[in-house]
Amino acid sequence: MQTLKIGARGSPLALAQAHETQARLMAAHGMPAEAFEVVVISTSGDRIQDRPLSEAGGKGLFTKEIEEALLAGAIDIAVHSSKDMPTVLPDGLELSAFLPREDARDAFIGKAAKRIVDLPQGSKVGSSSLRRQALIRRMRPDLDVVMFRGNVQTRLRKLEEGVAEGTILAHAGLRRLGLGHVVTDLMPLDAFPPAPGQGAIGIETRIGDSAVEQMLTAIHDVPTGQALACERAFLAALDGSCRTPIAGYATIADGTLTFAGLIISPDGTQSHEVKAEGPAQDAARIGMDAAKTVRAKAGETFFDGWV
Ligand SMILES: NCc1[nH]cc(CCC(=O)O)c1CC(=O)O
Repeated sequence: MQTLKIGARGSPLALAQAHETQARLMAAHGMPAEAFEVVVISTSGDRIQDRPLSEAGGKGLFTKEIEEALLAGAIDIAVHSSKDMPTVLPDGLELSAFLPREDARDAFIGKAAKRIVDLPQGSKVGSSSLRRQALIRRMRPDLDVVMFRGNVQTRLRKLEEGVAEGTILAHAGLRRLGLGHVVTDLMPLDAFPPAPGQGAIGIETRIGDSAVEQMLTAIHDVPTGQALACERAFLAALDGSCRTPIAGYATIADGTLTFAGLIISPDGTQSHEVKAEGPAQDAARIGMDAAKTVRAKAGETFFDGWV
């Protein structure tokens, strides 16, 4: 039998996600480790370290080279952090499975205090995510938000070096790296809503590759897929670019989907929230409607103002 080639970036988090996917496929199908090969693909997002990704070209930077490998047949599936996936995929590709979601919350790692609310006036907090920067400013306008780029380990090292008094990272990523113990506080979902897709591993495939699709059915998590359909529809309808901070989080219980979305100005002074609920099968429609609602609340000038 030919090996199934699993493509992923080379960062420790991307590799952990590729290996989690491999382990789930092995367990679901009783296959040996040798039936898989993890293929590491370097992306422009990994190479650009000197400027914010929003300036360098945004989300697609972490996916372009991997998608090219998938289309060329060099890999059979691509494992991604759903949060990093653009809402529009290249022709011929689709996100066909999602693994059970990790904790979607952001985590605070504090040096001067365990909680962001207890940091001394004017403390430096490192983040390069526009959403996190805006939410930090909304919560604590006095704090000095400083750029923090690089992978999770690099950011933690910067914290140790004293570049900032605290930073915010996805709890999911830290847990998948076995670094859950560095977290000093978890950010509440209402005051600090996560990015659409945060905490969910998404698997991209070639449309019509039925053998691969069939294999993935066994590891696909239906509620995570529904939550992601809603969050990604919300993001897509708002033209979610890196320049307009957007948060959105859906949960499923007993077939009912509950969604909360937020758009916020980069300086954190203006934000608009939306809450929605409905049958989980209507996930994408709920997300799209929520986007219309929040767009109407904010007014079109809100979107023009910050770009
Ligand atoms: N943009 C980097 C990125 N993409 C996904 C995650 C975390 C894992 C996840 O959300 O699934 C991270 C790091 C972070 O935000 O702390």
